Amino acid sequence: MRYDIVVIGGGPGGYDCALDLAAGGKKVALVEKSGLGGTCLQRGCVPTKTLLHEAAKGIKDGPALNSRKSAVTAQQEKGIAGLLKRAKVDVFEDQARLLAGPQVALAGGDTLDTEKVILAVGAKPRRLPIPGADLPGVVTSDEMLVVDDQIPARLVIIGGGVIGVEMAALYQALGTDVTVLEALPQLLNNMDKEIGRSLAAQFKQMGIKAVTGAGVQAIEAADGALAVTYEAKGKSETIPADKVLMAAGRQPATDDLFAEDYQPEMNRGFVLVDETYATSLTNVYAIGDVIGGIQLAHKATADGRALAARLLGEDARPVDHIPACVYTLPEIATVGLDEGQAKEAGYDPVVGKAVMGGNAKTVIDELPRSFMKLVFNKEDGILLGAQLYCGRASDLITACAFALRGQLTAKDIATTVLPHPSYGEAFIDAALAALASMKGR
Ligand SMILES: Cc1cc2nc3c(=O)[nH]c(=O)nc-3n(C[C@H](O)[C@H](O)[C@H](O)COP(=O)(O)OP(=O)(O)OC[C@H]3O[C@@H](n4cnc5c(N)ncnc54)[C@H](O)[C@@H]3O)c2cc1C
Ligand SMILES: NC(=O)c1ccc[n+]([C@@H]2O[C@H](COP(=O)([O-])OP(=O)(O)OC[C@H]3O[C@@H](n4cnc5c(N)ncnc54)[C@H](O)[C@@H]3O)[C@@H](O)[C@H]2O)c1
Repeated sequence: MRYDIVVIGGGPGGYDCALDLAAGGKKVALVEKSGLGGTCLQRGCVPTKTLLHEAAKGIKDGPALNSRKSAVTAQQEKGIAGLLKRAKVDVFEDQARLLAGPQVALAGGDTLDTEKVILAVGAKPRRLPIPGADLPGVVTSDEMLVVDDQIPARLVIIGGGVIGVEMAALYQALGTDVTVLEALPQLLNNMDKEIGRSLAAQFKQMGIKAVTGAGVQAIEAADGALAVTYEAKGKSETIPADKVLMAAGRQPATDDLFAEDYQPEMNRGFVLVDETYATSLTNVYAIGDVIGGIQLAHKATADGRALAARLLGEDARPVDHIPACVYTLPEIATVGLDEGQAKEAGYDPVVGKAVMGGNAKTVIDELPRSFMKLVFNKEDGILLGAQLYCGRASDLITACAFALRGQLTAKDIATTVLPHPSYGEAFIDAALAALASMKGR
């Protein structure tokens, strides 16, 4: 059998791309070595959010948590397998290697003959090269998403990025004493600074200790547990832990993927692509986490769909305005530019902020301090971005993504009728605040 296209990797990038290509009449094979749905479904988005949901209900029983998580994953995986089957995509549960041609060798022995190959192999946790990183009990998010029968009493998390803060929230809810050590000056350092500060204050109230500007020096085995030494503000501290979670970023999953004499150009293992997702190898493309940049499931999906459209000879929209969400309480969600980014991009930004202490839904739901910020371009009043720190932020950001795409202005948003009581009403307050400061200038 000769395929038009072989997709390596069955995560959100790979399977959505395969489905669109098959719907467009291509003969497609997909090779996946460890579970359809990829990191997102097996070891990422879905398990994390399932455990957060269960923990919020007060469930603290390891086996019960794991069993609910497995049930959700299995249900979703079955759905993906069904979609691929109906689309007549041939799925190989195997490890693939790219050979010159291109061709795709399976670890099981077969070689798939194909015209084009799409690399959608994703990323894997990065282990920091610090002394003690290999000790038992020093784990990554992969292991941390399997809740132990005996939930750890003390957890130290290295890295206060998205994985670090979601895991901190999860294990705090399970009753663990959590410390987050972040090297940079703020939690979620690449987001709007007020979000990081607000989350740190919220963590403090919840009893989660977050140390920023912390340089982790070593992990040692001590008294049947672990001890983590770090330096912050010129002082060295050592804290005990039953588990240490490395959450300091992810690296491309390209080990053993390429034949020695047939590799695309890469940067630190991330496969380099042009604006059409083409690699430096003829007829080899790459999408999703393995190409670096934003590592999110919906961005991988958007890459996959855009590439499929191009390969089918259709128009593909640029993949832009990518929302990012963090599932803490309250939730965090951003899309487009924040004030600093807008200035850097050459705009004259006006920020409309709504503090939601008076928002009825926020009060009814007993949520902690919440706010939303909308960033507009002063010249034409068009929305440039949104930063939400409030209830249901991960759903509300959808409205902002549409507004960005539709180039809505502050006036459009301020004069839209929105339901009461709802978190979304605060969009009107934020837009009115922006209009007032535009007039005041
Ligand atoms: C703990 C955690 C939580 C996350 N939460 C979110 C979230 O809430 N929202 C969000 O948008 N993103 C989240 N992410 C990120 C998200 O999971 C990734 O951005 C997304 O899965 C990337 O999709 P992908 O298709 O590029 O790669 P992946 O999903 O990583 O899929 C790649 C697949 O390729 C397979 N593969 C690799 N090499 C080979 C090979 N040689 N042969 C065969 N198969 C191979 C792998 O087994 C894997 O299944 C989270 C990640 C983690 C780790
Ligand atoms: N809700 C979501 O959408 C979600 C959830 C989890 C993961 N993800 C994705 O997974 C990817 C990986 O997540 P992540 O949190 O591992 O990466 P990240 O890049 O978001 O955060 C890693 C953090 O570790 C810190 N760090 C690095 N080295 C350190 C050191 N030596 N000591 C202390 N801190 C150190 C970094 O400064 C950074 O803040 C992210 O890009 C994210 O897009 C998304």
